[in-house]
Amino acid sequence: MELKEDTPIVILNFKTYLESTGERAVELASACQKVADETGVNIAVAPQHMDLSRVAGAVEIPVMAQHIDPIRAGGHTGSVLAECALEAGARGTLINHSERRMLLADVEAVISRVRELDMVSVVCTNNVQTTAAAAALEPDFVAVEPPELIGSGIPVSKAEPEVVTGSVDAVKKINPDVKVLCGAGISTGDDMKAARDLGAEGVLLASGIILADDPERALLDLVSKI
Ligand SMILES: O=C(CO)COP(=O)(O)O
Repeated sequence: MELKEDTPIVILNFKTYLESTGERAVELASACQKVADETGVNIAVAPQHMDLSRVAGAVEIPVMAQHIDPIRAGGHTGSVLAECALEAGARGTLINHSERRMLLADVEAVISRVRELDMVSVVCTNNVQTTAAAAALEPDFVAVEPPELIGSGIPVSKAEPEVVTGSVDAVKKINPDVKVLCGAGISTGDDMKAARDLGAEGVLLASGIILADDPERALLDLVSKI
């Protein structure tokens, strides 16, 4: 996944909102492309599996899967195979999102699988302890998101800054090559700036942009103070 060095990272998780489904997923991804082109900020999008190839065909910015299963090719009906996600245009994947929790062994297996395919791994965690555990598995990114703040509009960077700073410190001690993102309730430029000031390299977010009256304007505001 091509990301500009020393440049903040925004990953927009489309989740399963109607506002980010089907053709609206393509429109939203195109708006993200426009903001990335105008500002130079690294913006990646994570559409639903069924929308992944149509989104990847419409934009240049990195497209990620929301989940990949710990499997190899074969008889795994209904599962998501890493090779399929790659061929659909995914350059990475979220792993262990709080809305798609996994066993630790499966998290490790998916990190290995996507690394084999030169795809980027973003392991989602819920606190400092799980962030430390995830860092030991050597993903490319960890994204710490306290579940109680997800979808709340109350930004983690203001409501629980110690979760962000504690995660940054823990990862630095365990594996400084792992980059730290934070998420949950993030929606404004102040939230993003606060996250960066706490040591995060960027943010993982959803509703603050997807459910905004004008998602493109909301995204421009999000990156306006970095
Ligand atoms: O779960 C999240 C991103 O993956 C955070 O969701 P919100 O931005 O809606 O709080």
